[in-house]
Amino acid sequence: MENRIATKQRWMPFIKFFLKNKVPWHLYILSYLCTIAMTSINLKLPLLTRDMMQGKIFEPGVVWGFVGLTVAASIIRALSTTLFEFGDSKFELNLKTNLWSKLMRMPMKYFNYEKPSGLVSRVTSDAQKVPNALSVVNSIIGGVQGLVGSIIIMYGMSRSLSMLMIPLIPWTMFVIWFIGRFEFKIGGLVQNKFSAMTGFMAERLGSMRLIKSFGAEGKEQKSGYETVENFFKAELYRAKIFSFIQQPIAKTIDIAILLLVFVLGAQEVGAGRLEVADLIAFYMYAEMLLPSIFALLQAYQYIKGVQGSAAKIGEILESDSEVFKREKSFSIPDSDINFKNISFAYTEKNVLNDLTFTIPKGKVTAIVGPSGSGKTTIFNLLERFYKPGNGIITFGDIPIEDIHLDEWRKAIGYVPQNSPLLSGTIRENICYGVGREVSEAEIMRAAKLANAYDFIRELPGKFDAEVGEVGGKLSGGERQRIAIARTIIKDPDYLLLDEATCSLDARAEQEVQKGLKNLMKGRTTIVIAHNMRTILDSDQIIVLSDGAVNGIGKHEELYKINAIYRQFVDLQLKECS
Ligand SMILES: Nc1ncnc2c1ncn2[C@@H]1O[C@H](COP(=O)(O)OP(=O)(O)OP(=O)(O)O)[C@@H](O)[C@H]1O
Repeated sequence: MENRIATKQRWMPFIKFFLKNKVPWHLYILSYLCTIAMTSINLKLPLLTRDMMQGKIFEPGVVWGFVGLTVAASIIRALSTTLFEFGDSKFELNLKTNLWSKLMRMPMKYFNYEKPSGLVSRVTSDAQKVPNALSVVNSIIGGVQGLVGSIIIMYGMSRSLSMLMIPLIPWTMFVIWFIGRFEFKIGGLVQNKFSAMTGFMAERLGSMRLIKSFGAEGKEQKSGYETVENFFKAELYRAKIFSFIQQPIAKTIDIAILLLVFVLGAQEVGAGRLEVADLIAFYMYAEMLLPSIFALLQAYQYIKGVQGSAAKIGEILESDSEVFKREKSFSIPDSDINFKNISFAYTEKNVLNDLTFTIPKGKVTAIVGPSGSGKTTIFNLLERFYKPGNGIITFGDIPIEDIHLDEWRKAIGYVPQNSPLLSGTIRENICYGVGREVSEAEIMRAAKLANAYDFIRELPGKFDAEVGEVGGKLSGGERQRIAIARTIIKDPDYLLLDEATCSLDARAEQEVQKGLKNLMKGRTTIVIAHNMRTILDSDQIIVLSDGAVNGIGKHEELYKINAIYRQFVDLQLKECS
């Protein structure tokens, strides 16, 4: 998808991008006005120089005019820079906050195909580059005004000399177009290599445990070198193109101007059609042409370079967010949740096939089945991360799609098996997402019920101890108990539990189980069960196989009649005994 956008050069969407977003136009427009004033002054200075050379150097109007305009140009330049830098920062701030809000509201499926490193690059690097395109408009305004102004004045000074410069116009246009095209392609290539490098590094640095436990440091070191080298090669390629193709071609314009002015200008002076002072002023204007052309060229290159960034940001800002507001409020009494003929596919192949079952209110429903049978997918549908392809999930008689999404998710607590935490303190993690003041007593109570209080008390800093990135300073069992405490504070009516497998040691599992038991009291619970105690204590067991319901019932009857269930239980008893 990135490549598709990066190889297209589209002007209309690019312009619309700025019209749709909140741009601090007043700051940019003021800076453009400053640029116009500054360029007007710069166009006046060669004429004053000519006057001085013609002997008017002691005329106060000329001298003071020259000094005054030079000082004014410097002040206006400083003012213009301040204005557009302020504008860039404000626009960048708007873009970054809009992008972040949008990303927080994107549906779950969006994150299946977008890499976090790519999204980070949109918020950081792309959102920084795009506003600069508006300050670069200063160069376009100054460039065009300088170019047109110089040509008019030059024409007034020497029509014949100016006419000789006309053939340079198509050549200049060609150079601008040619370099712009190159820059767009090379800019895209460098950007892709840069994203590949940062994406690779971010992923590997987040998987150091895996890398070290497989002794793969050497292999990753080599792969890392490759990504850095690929980026370096792309940069080198850009530098070569700039030095050996872009600059020499652009330099031809400079050389042509010099030749025309001095060779042909000398003839004009010799023939008495031009004064030396005029020729010098003419040369000063001719010398202004090149910076103006280069300013235009660089502005064009820059803008071409950021078109891809704007398209990528625009795609995020314009894609559909999750729909939160629905008419039906969730402030209705607890009900059963019904799956009616639910089928679902993440991509093409169905992962769930025609599921029909009821999750009775106030009861515990265990879901068991082989790995990949679709247990977590049922949770994903219940949390409304995805919509079913076919069938309907209802809360009582109401389709869950009709219930306000925020309220629905607030009514559901999810404790995953590998509960990730966010960097911060234990207290911050326990209170995460509650959205109200939580008293110290409440936190303490939740920690105790989650069976987490004893280990928290032992930590230096206790509730203020830092958990590390994704909770890496705590054990799996400890993380899960913090997640349980967090869910106790959330106090949801419905619980989704992904029970730990027997990978936790017996003591840790026992501690987690105690916490879970307290959490489940009085709540409708759906548990992906691994622990035999949980399975035996549940009110109904749903056996899943290949995304279909293979059996529903209680342990005794299922064990007798359901082969998949029997196999699952036997294996569970053998592995975890
Ligand atoms: N985000 C996803 N995109 C594409 N396919 C997915 C995605 N998540 C899961 N799947 C596929 O859907 C199928 C069911 O996955 P699911 O996680 O629901 O199984 P599970 O029963 O919970 O497995 P486990 O017990 O191993 O956690 C699997 O074949 C899996 O590869």
